[in-house]
Amino acid sequence: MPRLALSEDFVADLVSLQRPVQKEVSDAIQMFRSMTVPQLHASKGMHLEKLEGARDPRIRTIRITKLHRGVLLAPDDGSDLFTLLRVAPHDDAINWACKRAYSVNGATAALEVRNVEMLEQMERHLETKADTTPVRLFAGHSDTVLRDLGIDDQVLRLARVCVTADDLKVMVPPTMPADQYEALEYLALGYSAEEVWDQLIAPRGQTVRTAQGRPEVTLTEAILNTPDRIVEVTGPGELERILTEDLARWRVFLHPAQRRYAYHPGFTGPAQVTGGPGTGKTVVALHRVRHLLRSGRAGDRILLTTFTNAMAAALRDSLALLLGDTDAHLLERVDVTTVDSLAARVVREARGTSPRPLSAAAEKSAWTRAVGREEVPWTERFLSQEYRNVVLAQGLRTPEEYLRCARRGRGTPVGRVQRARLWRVMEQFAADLASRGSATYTQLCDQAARVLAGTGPRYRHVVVDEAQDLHPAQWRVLRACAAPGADDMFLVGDPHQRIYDSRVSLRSLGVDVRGRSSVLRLNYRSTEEILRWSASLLDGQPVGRLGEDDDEDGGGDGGRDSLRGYRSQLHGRVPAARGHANQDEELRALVGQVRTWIDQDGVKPSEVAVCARFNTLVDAVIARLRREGVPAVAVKDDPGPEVSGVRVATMHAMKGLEFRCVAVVGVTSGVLPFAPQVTPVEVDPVQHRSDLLAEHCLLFVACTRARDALALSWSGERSRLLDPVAG
Ligand SMILES: Nc1ncnc2c1ncn2[C@@H]1O[C@H](COP(=O)(O)OP(=O)(O)OP(=O)(O)O)[C@@H](O)[C@H]1O
Repeated sequence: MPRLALSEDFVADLVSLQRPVQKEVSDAIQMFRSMTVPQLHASKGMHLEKLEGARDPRIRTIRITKLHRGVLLAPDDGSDLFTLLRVAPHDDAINWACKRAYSVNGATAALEVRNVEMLEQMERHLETKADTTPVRLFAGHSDTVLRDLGIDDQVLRLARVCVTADDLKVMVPPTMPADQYEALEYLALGYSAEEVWDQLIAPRGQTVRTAQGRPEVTLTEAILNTPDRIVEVTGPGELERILTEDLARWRVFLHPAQRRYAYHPGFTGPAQVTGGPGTGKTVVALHRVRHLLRSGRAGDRILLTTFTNAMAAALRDSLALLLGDTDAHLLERVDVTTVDSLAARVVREARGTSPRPLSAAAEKSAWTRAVGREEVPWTERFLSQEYRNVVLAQGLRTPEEYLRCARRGRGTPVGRVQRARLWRVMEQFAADLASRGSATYTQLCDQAARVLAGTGPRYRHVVVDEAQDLHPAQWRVLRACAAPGADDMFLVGDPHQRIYDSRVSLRSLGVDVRGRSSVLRLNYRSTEEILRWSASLLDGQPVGRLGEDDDEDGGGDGGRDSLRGYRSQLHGRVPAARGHANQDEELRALVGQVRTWIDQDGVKPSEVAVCARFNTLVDAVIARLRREGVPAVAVKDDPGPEVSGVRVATMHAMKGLEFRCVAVVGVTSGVLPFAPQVTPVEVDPVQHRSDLLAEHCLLFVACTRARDALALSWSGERSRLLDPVAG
């Protein structure tokens, strides 16, 4: 019987087909697998056909339905591993197949496809264009260097006539072979050949640095070397799973940069993956958990944490999906929860009871009570920040510790006398809460970290999603959960999405990822148009690196992170941003936009989201949509996937989610940035900067939830956060 592999394009085609057609594809595949190779070649039903004029002599088509053809790569070296490349209507399939050629990358030893015809046209076009200028994009790299990185003859000729990075961009895969394109893309971004080798090629298992002297790779080996784009169907169950469940491609096809960290055989200490929105960080965290479960010992427990309960529930579901039936039993070794819930559990277990967590409003009243007892010149907000960002952040226990401490991240100096007064007020605040049996979440974490320091670690591995928003007290809980050592902690996060106020130096908290950190740059979620537009909202903003806020080697303020190399291979419409005279008009336009997405573009209502800065506007949006006959539900009510209706949420609640279409409403001056949320510069300039940055990041988070379409609106005066994108 022939062996069968499916390419990523084939799977994408399949998922987009109607159910009955999918069933026919499934039947055709079963038939294919039930035959011997000679039977296959002879079968009239399959109609395995060589194509006249095909660029790759191994490409065949097979009949799948009356209308659909499968495109197949048939081995010509006597081996038996066939690869299904596409399934498409007859003419499209033939047209696609004739222009493609498959080859083995000299460096990664993986199978790559190219559009030969298009590349030939590009070569002629770029040659003519380059004639007029002596500048060449890759002039700094010799042919030998490029060949060592896997560049073959045709791609080398193209590379030599590229003048700008845009010349390269028009040949984005699948026009150009994927691994070769990526190597060139990195070089074009200014990475050295050495870095390309380290980041892209060595992790794929290549040990021979020069093109000469590398062993020949067979077609079957190349197919198996390409797990990021091709999956072998190993059993009937596997095929059924791919065909009957809506295959989520992230479960099967990881980018090499994702796979390298997710399936790393073993880090000697904490490891970290960062990257812009939609680069698949959560996907990496999930695969890492799978790897640790599969490779670990029976008793090893894993903690997988994220920021909100809703995200924890989604992570649990995704992990179950990834593990499938075969590994379902491993799930019992994983706790998926938020750090706050874990902290509450730790405290409850240690003391028999745990304090009631305090809402933001109740916390504010508690500060008002504390301030009321002693006449002090500070606002509730200042006190609450001082307590959270200095006392709880550093885990200070005594007035002496507070007197001595460096108040990192605070911009207003306070002398010894003032500190003594501040401590008294903060002590009163804590005592008041304790007497009422309540505590802030940060206090709870502080208490849990102390408990854990006494009881010892509970997990073998800790995997953290959304790491950018955790407070030092939460990090202390996590650090105490796993004993320092190999594979103890694995963090994923994006400092550009930091929307809560926490300054963190991970190194000082015992989480040192130096030498074990990696950046993802390919966005899988949004179109390039949405991504560019959203990224420019953060132009010039001082975004620090994850967990390096107070590290000395960045000039005392950590280093800067950047979205360098951040890109998408998807394309669509440029986001729309429109102003309206008042809220009523804005909501009317919103209803029109949502209707267009649903009625004209055929998007399911549950794939459309509307978000706003505050709940009042969220409620108004829901009421308006419903009044106009558009079903709408609040994300905070946690509607399951079976519930239809447009999702409406605050911007904060959009964290970690994604939708095909997103409307961001109320991007109005006075709302964004929201003045009460931003500490006045004269009160504390450092806090002012970080509060303001959080407002920019919040808008960025909201916009980057959109996959295909993004629309922003405001009523009255436009928010100045839109200045970088609005004309
Ligand atoms: N290798 C992959 N192949 C196909 N799709 C992928 C891959 N990796 C991630 N995705 C998809 O890209 C989208 C974003 O992935 P994910 O949520 O993991 O990104 P993220 O970096 O955690 O995003 P954010 O930081 O914005 O929350 C998801 O729809 C996911 O399924």
